[in-house]
Amino acid sequence: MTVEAFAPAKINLTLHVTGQREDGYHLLDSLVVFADIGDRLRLDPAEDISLSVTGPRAEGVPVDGRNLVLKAAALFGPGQGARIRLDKRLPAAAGIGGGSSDAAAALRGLAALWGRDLPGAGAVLSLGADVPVCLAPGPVRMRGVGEEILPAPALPEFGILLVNPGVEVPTPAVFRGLARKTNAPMPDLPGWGSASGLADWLAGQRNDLEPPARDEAPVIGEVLAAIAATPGCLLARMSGSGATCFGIYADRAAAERAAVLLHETRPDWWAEAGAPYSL
Ligand SMILES: C[C@](O)(CO)[C@H](O)COP(=O)(O)OP(=O)(O)OC[C@H]1O[C@@H](n2ccc(N)nc2=O)[C@H](O)[C@@H]1O
Ligand SMILES: Nc1ncnc2c1ncn2[C@@H]1O[C@H](COP(=O)(O)OP(=O)(O)OP(=O)(O)O)[C@@H](O)[C@H]1O
Repeated sequence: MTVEAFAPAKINLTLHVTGQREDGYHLLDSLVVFADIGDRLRLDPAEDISLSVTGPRAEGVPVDGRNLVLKAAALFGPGQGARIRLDKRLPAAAGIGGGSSDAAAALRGLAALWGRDLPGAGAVLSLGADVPVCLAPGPVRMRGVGEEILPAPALPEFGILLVNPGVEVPTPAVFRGLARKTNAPMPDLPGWGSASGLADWLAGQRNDLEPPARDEAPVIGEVLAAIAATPGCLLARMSGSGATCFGIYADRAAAERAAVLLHETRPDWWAEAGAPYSL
């Protein structure tokens, strides 16, 4: 039996940093969605656990115990094996939770392959602050350090463009660069009737990590300007701790046209178009 698991890109449509815990982790208030752009895992029964990584973004991704997929497998304890193949399509250290989504997909896939329950919430969070939200991909409001997952209103249809300039931005450095750790949370989420209504509302919200990420990687400003200049772009923002930025469009077709344009003007950047994804 082969189990397949999709690891979609995580997008922080908003990311408000509202405080800092004593252990240094930051408190967040974030509207999170997922895109149907992502990595793919294939899991087959085997004696031992093994991992191979292929695909267009495989270069530089660790294949040893540092890989979050193997850390996820270790949470189930010894005794069962699996041959895991990861088709890596998302850029790493990019603010779209690539490794976290892989870890969550591995947890789902291995639980299905082995007929086991998922590990407990504390163990899942120990893999990374973004792993809990990636376990059940869909639109949610994420709070705490990432462990509090609250329902979000239904989203309208919209298209998403993801653009990464090829600069890895380490998350800890971006959090360290925050000028203020305590900022206002999001207001109550209103519900949105259209893509432009959603984009207008998002325009009044923030990604508090954008200024320190731009200090680390000034090219983020260029990425945002390039996305905003594409026809039909309703909003351009950065996701997570960067450097990936996203554009919101009325539908997938408009996002795809923008991706074609960016491939022409910035062939050195990674640009993919898609639409919201829910498991
Ligand atoms: C910025 C986000 O992408 C927003 O979704 C996530 O909070 C980051 O999640 P992640 O990459 O899974 O984060 P982790 O691997 O747990 O932590 C990496 C580092 O980011 C910082 N970190 C992360 C999450 C958080 N709520 N506060 C933090 O201060 C810490 O310095 C930590 O050492
Ligand atoms: N499966 C994986 N895919 C990509 N990177 C991985 C993986 N497992 C471990 N890593 C390591 O994790 C680092 C961070 O990559 P990842 O894509 O998870 O982070 P991120 O973009 O910081 O995510 P976030 O959106 O949570 O901030 C990489 O530099 C890489 O060395």
